[in-house]
Amino acid sequence: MAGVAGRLARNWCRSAVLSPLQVFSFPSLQLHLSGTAMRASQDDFENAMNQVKLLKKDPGNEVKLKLYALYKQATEGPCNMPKPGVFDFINKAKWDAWNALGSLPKETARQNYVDLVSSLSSSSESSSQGKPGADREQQEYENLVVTSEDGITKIMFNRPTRKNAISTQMYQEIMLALKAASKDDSTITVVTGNGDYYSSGNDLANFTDIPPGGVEEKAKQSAIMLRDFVDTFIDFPKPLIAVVNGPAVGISVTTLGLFDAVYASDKATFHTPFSHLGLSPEGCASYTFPKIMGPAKATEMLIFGKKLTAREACAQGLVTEVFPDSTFQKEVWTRLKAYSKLPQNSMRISKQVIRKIEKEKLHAVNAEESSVLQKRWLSDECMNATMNFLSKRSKL
Ligand SMILES: CCCCC/C=C/C(=O)SCCNC(=O)CCNC(=O)[C@H](O)C(C)(C)COP(=O)(O)OP(=O)(O)OC[C@H]1O[C@@H](n2cnc3c(N)ncnc32)[C@H](O)[C@@H]1OP(=O)(O)O
Repeated sequence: MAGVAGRLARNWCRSAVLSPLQVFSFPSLQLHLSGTAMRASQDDFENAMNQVKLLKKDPGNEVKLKLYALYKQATEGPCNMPKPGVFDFINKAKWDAWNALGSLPKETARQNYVDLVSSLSSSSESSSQGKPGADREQQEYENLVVTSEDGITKIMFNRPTRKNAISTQMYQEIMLALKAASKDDSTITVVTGNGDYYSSGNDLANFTDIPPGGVEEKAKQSAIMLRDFVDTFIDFPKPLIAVVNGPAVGISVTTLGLFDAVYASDKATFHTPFSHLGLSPEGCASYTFPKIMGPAKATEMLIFGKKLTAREACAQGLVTEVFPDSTFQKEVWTRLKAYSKLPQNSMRISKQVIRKIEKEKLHAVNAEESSVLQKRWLSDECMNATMNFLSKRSKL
């Protein structure tokens, strides 16, 4: 039945314009019940048909079949259609459901239909308010897995075979996911990586996709995207926590200065090889890193490209706490679940108070860094470094 149910769902939804819920709309079928005694029941029935279209949650194929059968029974009476062939799975499933109602009176079928829709509407309402503890996967992304559970929205980079390098599309998806998380009912938001890397930073292949306006236009578009991307972190209103599961490179390191807490596995490293790539700092690191670790340590990272271990990054204040990799996930998530139960408004307001005075400065730094990078991307130093990586002549 599972196979038939799957095909049934696909078949009913295949006509692209129909969402799984719209399969219940039967606009072409009119009711021909008459007489004042039946009036109220007919109204209820019509209301129920409209309600079905508004259900927020797909009720599943079994319920869809039941609704179909009750609808047919209520409008046409007992099933008198010839039985479909054994390989006509979908129509046979529908026929079986209708036929199983036998000689159920039309009025009873109508009432049962109304009752069933009413029970679906109330359960759909309560589930849309979010079941505590339920892991609800949200909007589909190509390069992210976003879930909400226990008051925590988790945004996970999901390009493990590219070490979670951030492609142009992925920048857009991260911005969308953060904007959605800023408005959802979770109390905290977590960013992490799937696989052995947190992220290897900007996908160096981004620079090979040159628009008709040429490399200058590409640099301009990239600077706009970078600025928007970093602004999204600066403006994020709730506690934002990085769970750094492995090495982090480039922009995935610099943006950590805009998070409210950074938990790292002892396998994580922190590397900003901007000079090696002919680049300059972004993600507001030119401002946040000297503030966090002092100008001399920031210089070692941002200008000389010194790679820090997780413990070094913790000693310098970039990382909040380091955990052994073997217990990292368990320990961090236990702690985050406890934090997520703290009063939501209080946490938001505290973040606002802590960050407010810096916001304007951070936006100005972001604008400046993006504009400097726009020129750097056009430099020979940067173009050569990128080409060397892409032609496999260099690695960090
Ligand atoms: C538009 C806004 C821009 C904002 C400015 C941002 C700046 C930055 O983020 S600068 C930092 C850029 N990142 C890098 O320079 C890292 C480049 N990658 C590497 O050096 C290495 O891949 C590594 C050290 C991260 C990992 O080395 P290894 O463990 O040996 O793994 P592989 O090199 O075999 O990686 C597997 C696969 O993934 C590809 N890949 C990894 N990182 C990137 C990347 N950042 N960009 C593009 N591609 C990446 C790598 O090439 C491998 O591909 P295949 O050889 O095709 O399997």
